[in-house]
Amino acid sequence: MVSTLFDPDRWTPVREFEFSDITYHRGTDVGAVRIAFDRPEVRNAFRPQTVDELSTALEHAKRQTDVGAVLLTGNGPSPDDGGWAFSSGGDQAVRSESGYEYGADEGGSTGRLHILEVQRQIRHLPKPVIAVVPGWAVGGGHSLHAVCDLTIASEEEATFKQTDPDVASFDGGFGSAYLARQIGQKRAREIFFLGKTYDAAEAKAMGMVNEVVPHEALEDRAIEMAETITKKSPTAIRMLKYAFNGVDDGLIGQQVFAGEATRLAYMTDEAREGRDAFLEDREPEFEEFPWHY
Ligand SMILES: CC(C)(COP(=O)(O)OP(=O)(O)OC[C@H]1O[C@@H](n2cnc3c(N)ncnc32)[C@H](O)[C@@H]1OP(=O)(O)O)[C@@H](O)C(=O)NCCC(=O)NCCSC(=O)CCC(=O)c1ccccc1C(=O)O
Repeated sequence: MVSTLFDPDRWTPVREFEFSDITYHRGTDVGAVRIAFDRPEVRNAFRPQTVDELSTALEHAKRQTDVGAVLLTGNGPSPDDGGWAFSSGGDQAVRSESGYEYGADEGGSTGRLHILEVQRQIRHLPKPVIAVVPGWAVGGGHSLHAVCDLTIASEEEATFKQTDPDVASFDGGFGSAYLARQIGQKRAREIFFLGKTYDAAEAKAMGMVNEVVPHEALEDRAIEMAETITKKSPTAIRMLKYAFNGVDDGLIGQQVFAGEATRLAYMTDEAREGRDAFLEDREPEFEEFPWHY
C-alpha cells in the first residue's frame, strides 16, 4: 500500500526509476503526477537520497509535455504510531557539520543542503506544483509547502510549524522571506521566532493554505485541482506562474519569463524569416512585419 489516502485506480507507477525514499506516479486519467515522500516512520524527513530522488522525479515531470500539474505529498500513516506528515524537513539523524550526509556506500564525501536546489526546481517548474499536506509540515517541510504554488491541507491532521531555529537551521530564502510575502511580515516572523503550531484552518486564515479538506477527501480534491489546471491553456498557466514569480525573483525571474517569451516569438513567421535568412546567407526581410503597438 502506498498510502491510505492514495487511490490506486487514479495513478500508475512511473517505472523508469527505482526509488526508495519517494513514490512517483502518473495520473491514469489526469495529466498530473504525484510525488510523495515515503518515509512515514520519520514523519517523511528527507535525507540526501530523498532529495536526489525528489529532484529526479521533478526533472522527469518537467519534461512530460502532457503533464500540467504536480502533486507533492507525503505517504502515511506511520506504521509505528499512525502519525501523518507532509515532511518534517531535514533528517537530523544524518546531519553533520557540513550538511546532511549520504550513507557510507553512496554519494559524495561532503554534507549536502540541496533541498534548496529542489526548492528552485519547484519555483522554476513550468507547471503548478500543489503541496498536498496530510499531516506535519515542519522545518524544511514547511519551507517546501511555502515554495509550492498552491497548498491544500487535511482538516484533521495537517499541522504547520517552523522548528528551524530550534535545531540551529535557517531557511533565509523561500521558507522565510517569500513566506512573508504570502502572509505578511509579522506572521512570518511569529512562525519562525515563536515556533507555534497551526492547524489547517489557522494556516488558511493566515494566507498560506488555499483549501482545507476533510482528511479522507484530501487526494481526491488534489486531483480535482489538477484536473481544473490541466484543462486550461498550458502557455497561459506557464507564463502566469513565471509572472507571479518575476516580481520577487529579480534578474533570474526576468530571464525565466523572457526565455518563455522568446519561445513564443520563435513560433512567429517573423522569427522564421530571421532564421531562414541566416541559413540562406541573405539579408532578412522584416518589412512585412508590423511594429505592433
Ligand atoms: C515533526 C514533529 C513535530 C512530529 O512530532 P510527533 O508527532 O510527536 O512525532 P515524533 O515522535 O517526534 O517523531 C516520530 C519519529 O520521527 C522522527 N523524526 C521526526 N522528524 C524527524 C527529522 N526531521 N529528522 C529525523 N527524524 C525525525 C522522530 O525522531 C521519531 O522517531 P522515533 O525513532 O520513533 O523516536 C517532530 O518529530 C519534530 O519536531 N521533528 C523535527 C523537526 C525538525 O526540526 N526538522 C528539521 C528542521 S531544519 C531543516 O529541515 C533543514 C533542511 C532544510 O530544508 C534547509 C537546508 C538548508 C538551509 C535551510 C533549510 C531549511 O530549514 O529549510
